[in-house]
Amino acid sequence: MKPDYILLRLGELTLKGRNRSVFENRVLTQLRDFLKSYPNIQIIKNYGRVYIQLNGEPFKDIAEQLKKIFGLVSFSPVNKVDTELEAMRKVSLELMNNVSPKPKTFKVSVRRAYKHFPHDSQELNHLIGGYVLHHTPGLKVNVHEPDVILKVEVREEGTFIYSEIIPGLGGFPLGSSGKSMLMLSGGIDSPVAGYLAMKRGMKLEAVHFHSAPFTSERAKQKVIDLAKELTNYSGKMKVHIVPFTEIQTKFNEHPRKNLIITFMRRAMLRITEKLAEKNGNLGIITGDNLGQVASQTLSSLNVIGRATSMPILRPLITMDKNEIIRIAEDINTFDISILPYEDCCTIFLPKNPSTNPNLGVVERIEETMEWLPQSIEDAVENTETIIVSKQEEEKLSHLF
Ligand SMILES: Nc1ncnc2c1ncn2[C@@H]1O[C@H](COP(=O)(O)OP(=O)(O)OP(=O)(O)O)[C@@H](O)[C@H]1O
Repeated sequence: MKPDYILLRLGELTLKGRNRSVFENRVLTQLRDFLKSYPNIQIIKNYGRVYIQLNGEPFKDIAEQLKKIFGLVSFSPVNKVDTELEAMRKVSLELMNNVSPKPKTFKVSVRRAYKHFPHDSQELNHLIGGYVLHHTPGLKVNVHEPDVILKVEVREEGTFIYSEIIPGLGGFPLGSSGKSMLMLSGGIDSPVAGYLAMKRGMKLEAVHFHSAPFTSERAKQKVIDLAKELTNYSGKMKVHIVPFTEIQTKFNEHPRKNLIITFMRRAMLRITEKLAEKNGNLGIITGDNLGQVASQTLSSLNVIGRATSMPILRPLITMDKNEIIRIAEDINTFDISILPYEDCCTIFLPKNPSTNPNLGVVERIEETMEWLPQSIEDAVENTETIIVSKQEEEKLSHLF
């Protein structure tokens, strides 16, 4: 049975007043952007509710798009019938017959906005419920915990009937929490960190450190592909590809091999901070997860984090690996992340990276690296910026 409308539930329970309308408008802007290839749809706000009128556009395809919009808690396909008892009964029965898996219990919940309709809500609950029961062997009414609630909204211009509730992503609409720079490696974690930050309303740009010829073009392409998957939720995204070979090679010459990862991560943060500031980003997001590897002990995170005064957000910091993998699978990044192309840090990984670096020692050694400030400037200057989206990919000048 083809629905005529989709009822949208926009959300965060805590929002009130003006905040709520700002929130709703942002979700609707995102919605219009995602659904622009369906020219016949109309978005309607009515009786405090938001509907998409489908006008013949395909429900299934549009539902797939709706599942990628942050701020949308759930939605329901809705059928509209004339405000007339027999029509309501017929469509109610048809909808109940289509519910899968077959429910054992149900209840009808009528809301009568059109007060001149000859039956009140209570009567209608019985008139419609009784009809459905009579024509559906085995089905029972349970008013307290039904398998399905059949909602009937009676209005003068037509009656809306629905039963299915499809979960959306929830969260905050994209852009409502500002913009941050996601440090995107080719691994499993950082795309998930980016997704979770987006879910909390953050717009993202991504930065990736690339060490050609030690790392291959395919490693770079892998990161671009990961960013493209994230654009399923965001539209276009800028990806900054930073040439990191020179800096890494010089760090690699240093005798304190166990501190190389610490030096590298601090240099990455300094470069990221500069790119973030240039592009109006207010924070840095990483896929760090406490205690997994040497650079992610609290002691390492402390020494590495001191390289920038910008807030570093680590959405995965306390999560279990299997939780992270589950999200990576849901957002389609897992299969890309496990492709075997080497990342720059893996290649330069020392045998015994320090798990407990000393900030004073690290800072003193960095001061002796006279080449470092200029190399950081050069890396920023030579960064290549591309805009990715699932559809298009344009090269931009490195001055972005
Ligand atoms: N080459 C890189 N380019 C950009 N960011 C990077 C790069 N390497 C590491 N990072 C950032 O540092 C974080 C920690 O990296 P690390 O390799 O220690 O951890 P990880 O658990 O393997 O993370 P991931 O799965 O994201 O690679 C990454 O999640 C990412 O945010």
